[in-house]
Amino acid sequence: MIEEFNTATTSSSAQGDEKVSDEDDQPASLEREKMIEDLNTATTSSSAQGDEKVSGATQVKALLAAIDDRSADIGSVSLDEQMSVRVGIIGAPNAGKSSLLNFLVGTKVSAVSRKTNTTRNEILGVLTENDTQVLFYDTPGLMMRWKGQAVRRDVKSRVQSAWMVTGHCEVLIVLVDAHRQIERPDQRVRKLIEKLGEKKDPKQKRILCLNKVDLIRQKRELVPLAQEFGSLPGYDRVFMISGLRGSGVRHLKEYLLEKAVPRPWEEEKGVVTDMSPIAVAKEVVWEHVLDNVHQEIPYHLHHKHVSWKILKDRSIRIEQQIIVPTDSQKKILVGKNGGLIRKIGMAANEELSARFGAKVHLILDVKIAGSDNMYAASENAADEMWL
Ligand SMILES: Nc1nc2c(ncn2[C@@H]2O[C@H](COP(=O)(O)OP(=O)(O)OP(=O)(O)O)[C@@H](O)[C@H]2O)c(=O)[nH]1
Repeated sequence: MIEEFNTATTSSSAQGDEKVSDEDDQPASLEREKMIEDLNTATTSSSAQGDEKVSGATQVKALLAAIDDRSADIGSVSLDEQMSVRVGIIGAPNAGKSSLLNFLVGTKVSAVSRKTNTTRNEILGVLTENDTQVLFYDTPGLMMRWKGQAVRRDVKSRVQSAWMVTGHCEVLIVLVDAHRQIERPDQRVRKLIEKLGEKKDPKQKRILCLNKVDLIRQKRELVPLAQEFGSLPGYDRVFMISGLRGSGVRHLKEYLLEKAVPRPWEEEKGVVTDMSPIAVAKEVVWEHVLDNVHQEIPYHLHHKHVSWKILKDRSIRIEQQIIVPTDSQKKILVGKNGGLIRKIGMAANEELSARFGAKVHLILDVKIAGSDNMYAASENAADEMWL
């Protein structure tokens, strides 16, 4: 039924403040040492600048391959044959935006969790197929606000920046958790969909994706929702998909590829994100924190990159800090005998090693906010992003 609908519709090792590391430097030739030194400088500086694009895990693999003198075969398409399309993914918190992005790109780029507001900034995921490159921008969750509701300045600026990114896209995917909307219809979500259908740029296509259809047992339950949302003005197409399991995504992908225009690619073939390796490392750790720390606590944490270094044996030493406002929150995060933070660190370490294709020494340092560590606790606040 989904198939028919989609084709038919045309419209670490940290223990509190103690740091533990198992670095294992090995002797290396002077030339090799110099190369590693250069790579560390390049990695750190390009990530810090932000305007110079690096490509996270792919970048690290390329750097490590360079040390070993292995070159990656990335193939090429001549400039005048290259096509591309920019696609924004937008919707309410927990609609499944990051899961869809990861499925489309074919690898995990954006953090996914059951908690709302997992995505804190726009994240680029790149899919390159034959001569076409699709640039997907995952955005933080949006929600309509009640009349007269005040919006904090940091939330406002994140919403503005999400709008700015999606404003440059040829296609905007508006994602709805269809399962939730059937179980517990939320007028604010409907209003959000209406609002997002209002086009500012007539050239931009907006499409509606009813997501999480795998959770709906009786597929006919989808029909009223598809009719209700499908009749909203502003949308070029409606798709029914499961961004997590992939059903219906093939048709969505075909639609997106058709929208590509002749334009040189923005990323090399093989690159899946412009996130720096440092940002990837933060994203991975943050996801494991969200998976393991419950209730409101994650929203009061401040998560900081401290250092990054490729060692002589090609392993990577990554140090991050998690700053908590109170001693009791620190106790929860660290867990009994450091058990919880160790569990988070080990899971994140394993994932980072797999993604970077290298041994990783992750050091997570948990600190209580002091005068030298003052931060806005609101940075990761649980508030939704209000339109
Ligand atoms: N069953 C099912 N679950 C899904 C699907 N897509 C996402 N999820 C789950 O929904 C939850 C939220 O998914 P995310 O991809 O993090 O959602 P998001 O919209 O990026 O969330 P925010 O960053 O909070 O805005 C996770 O537990 C996912 O596993 C889907 O198609 N089917």
